[in-house]
Amino acid sequence: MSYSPSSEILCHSPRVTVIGAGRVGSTLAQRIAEKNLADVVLLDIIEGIPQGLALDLMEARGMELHHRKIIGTNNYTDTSNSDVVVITAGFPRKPGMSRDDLLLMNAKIVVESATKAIAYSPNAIYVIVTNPLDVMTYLAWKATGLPCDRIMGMAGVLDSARFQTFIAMELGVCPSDVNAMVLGSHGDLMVPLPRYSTVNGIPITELLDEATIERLVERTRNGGAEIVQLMQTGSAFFAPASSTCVMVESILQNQLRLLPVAAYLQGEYGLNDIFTGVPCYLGSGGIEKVVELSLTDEESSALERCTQAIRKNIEKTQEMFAGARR
Ligand SMILES: NC(=O)C1=CN([C@@H]2O[C@H](COP(=O)(O)OP(=O)(O)OC[C@H]3O[C@@H](n4cnc5c(N)ncnc54)[C@H](O)[C@@H]3O)[C@@H](O)[C@H]2O)C=CC1
Ligand SMILES: O=C([O-])CC(=O)C(=O)O
Repeated sequence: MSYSPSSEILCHSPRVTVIGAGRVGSTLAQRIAEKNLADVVLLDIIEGIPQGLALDLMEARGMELHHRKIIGTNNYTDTSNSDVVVITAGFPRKPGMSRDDLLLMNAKIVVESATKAIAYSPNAIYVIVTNPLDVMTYLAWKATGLPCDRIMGMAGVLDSARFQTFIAMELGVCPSDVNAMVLGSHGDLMVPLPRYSTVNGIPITELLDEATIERLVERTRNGGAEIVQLMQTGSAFFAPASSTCVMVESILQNQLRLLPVAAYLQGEYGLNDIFTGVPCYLGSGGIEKVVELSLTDEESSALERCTQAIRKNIEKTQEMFAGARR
């Protein structure tokens, strides 16, 4: 079953498929359409949900002043020839759970979604959102056989946005004047970098004392869990959808924004055969370049600790690689 508008002005429009029409997926579809970036295909396994959400979003077009089509479907044929595919399908955590507790249940969903999507959109750029993020991105890469510059994970943009928010709240300044940088895995071991976080070019280390910075770093590391604990019914989705939309926009419009994303590393930062958060230029080819920041020994060790934890989780999913394309 699919809802597809029949009388539309014919014009070429980029197409983004969002797999998983839950809280993150549907909010992302809304952001993409209302920013007038692309047509959106919203896919879910539950019948009726993506169709209903798509129709609801279509009915807002006259008021939101955009002309993008939103199609809701349960069928991968409707996702054909997408420019970007975003995978948000999977379980969110509940209070008391870590993202890693989602590993085995979401691995199956992500591998299945990625395998089906690549058959219809072999030339797309893929952005993975499902948790635990760094492992899911690795599994999707394995399942699709994509070149590593065309697949990445979203987490660093969100973690950096949280750090940005807490810095701005502490200093009482405008968040858009704050640039924050968080590297590494999307979990407790993430590596916020105060030395590379600034207010209009001034490092926060010049503006805040060490104890305050450490408090903001800890709140950032705990940013997802803080919201899970408050909501009790699922995890954050407004800022995650905005963060994914920023990446999709940079890709579709070849903006070459420098953003922290989970990228495949081949020797950068001394790391190999792993996806984790590093600064990258995002453009129409996907990851156009991984940028290597100079890190202190302490920062490098923290990044290395992230990758050790990611590798352990990848090992736990090894049997799923049987029959994978790579
Ligand atoms: N990387 C990041 O920074 C973030 C990651 N997340 C993760 O994103 C995922 C989605 O979160 P929410 O949207 O809040 O969850 P949700 O429960 O609202 O939505 C998930 C959707 O996936 C669908 N789904 C399940 N299996 C599927 C399949 N095989 N094919 C297609 N659709 C399928 C479900 O029917 C549901 O509609 C979770 O794993 C969550 O942890 C959430 C926020 C930030
Ligand atoms: O906390 C979660 O489970 C969802 C997520 O990744 C985030 O909001 O950072």
